[in-house]
Amino acid sequence: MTSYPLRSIAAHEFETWARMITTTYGQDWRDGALRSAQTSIEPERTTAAFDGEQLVGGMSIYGRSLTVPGGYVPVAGVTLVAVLPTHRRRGLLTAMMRRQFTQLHESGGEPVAALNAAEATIYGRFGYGIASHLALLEGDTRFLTMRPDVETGGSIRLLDAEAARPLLEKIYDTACRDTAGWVDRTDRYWTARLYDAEHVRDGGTALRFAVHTDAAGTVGGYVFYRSAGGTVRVVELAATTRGSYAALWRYLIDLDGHDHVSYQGATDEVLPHLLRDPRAVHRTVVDNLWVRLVDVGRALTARRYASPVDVVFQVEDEFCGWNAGRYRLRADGDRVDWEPTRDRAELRLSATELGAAYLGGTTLTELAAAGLVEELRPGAVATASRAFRADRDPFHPSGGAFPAF
Ligand SMILES: CC(=O)SCCNC(=O)CCNC(=O)[C@H](O)C(C)(C)COP(=O)(O)OP(=O)(O)OC[C@H]1O[C@@H](n2cnc3c(N)ncnc32)[C@H](O)[C@@H]1OP(=O)(O)O
Repeated sequence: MTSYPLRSIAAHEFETWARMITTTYGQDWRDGALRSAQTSIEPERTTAAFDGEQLVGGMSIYGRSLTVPGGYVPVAGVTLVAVLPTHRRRGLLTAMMRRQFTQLHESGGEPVAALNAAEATIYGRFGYGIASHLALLEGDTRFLTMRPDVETGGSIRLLDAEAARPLLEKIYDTACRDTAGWVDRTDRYWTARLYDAEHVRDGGTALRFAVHTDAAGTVGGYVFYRSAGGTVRVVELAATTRGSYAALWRYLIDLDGHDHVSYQGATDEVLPHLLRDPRAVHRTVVDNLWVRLVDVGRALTARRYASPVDVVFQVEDEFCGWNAGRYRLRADGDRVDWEPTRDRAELRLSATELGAAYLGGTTLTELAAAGLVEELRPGAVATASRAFRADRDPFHPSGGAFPAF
């Protein structure tokens, strides 16, 4: 226990709270960005730590809906985690985490929490596992030639932000339904996502918005990007049809005056398959969404499984003790049960591994190979791992923009 009282902030404390965060992040949070964040933060969903009158630590939640294999789950998107450098390593983050999880659990709030981690060493101890990865794609556009049979018909329009936004929102909402790791977006989130003051451009131009319409008149995809010294920096690309995806990439590759393109996409991004030389796209893979199953049972029954499964799990959870115990996961089609059992355990793991496997990207097989999942019945890892897997790799488009959630 820390001796620093914790509570949520009141709306009038926002600026003090925001200045504490930017001081901690080593940033100069100018007034424009501060205002942009203010529209999206929900004060009652913050946790702040105080040393006397001084606000010394904080974190916040955005309530969203997360796409998971076969459905959606309410997710607490955790962001803006900070403890002032004068108060670090005194257990403040640990205490804030504990309060956040306990409140979610006791109030019947979101069963899943997720975040983008500033460092990969912080969140594992709190039961967060790496549930998706991001591929940093980069290529010299002179070598990114599309296969001759790739169809890229239709037309592309350049729009300003205001005209583009309703189209972006519509396409995003459709694309979001199909991709595990995507979250629904509120009006306020879009405002923050498209915030484009000069100091957030990192040496690039203002955002450009391109929208694709196919021959039948259907708007099927968008990209927004910046130009920076001959590189097209794609901030976000979403498409609901194969044709729109390919047409937008052809547009980006062919942009005059540019010789490089960069993009943060999925680890199974389709682009390399469209090229004559798939090796022309260089990929660096980094961790993306960290997932914490706050209420394991509610979380696991919110998704669907790729194959029938009937396995007894011995779950350990030091940080959220209510999840610990022996449970049988039985799933077949739309029927999913997670029930306590006295039967012999077949797999032993912690909630961290269940969080990592939750979106169907990280496999239980790879976690078992790393010694993080213990097989107590031969074949149990393979059965459970197959069932947890998703068709496509999960991925969360955050593009480094503020806020990530
Ligand atoms: C989702 C996001 O917002 S990501 C952004 C995270 N924020 C930042 O990186 C901003 C700069 N850093 C900070 O604000 C703080 O150092 C925090 C929030 C990362 C950690 O806060 P603290 O109050 O110092 O953490 P706390 O004292 O509870 O530490 C708990 C444990 O985590 C460890 N830990 C904390 N931060 C780190 C880190 N960056 N790297 C490695 N270990 C860490 C501590 O050593 C401690 O370990 P122990 O229990 O074995 O002693």
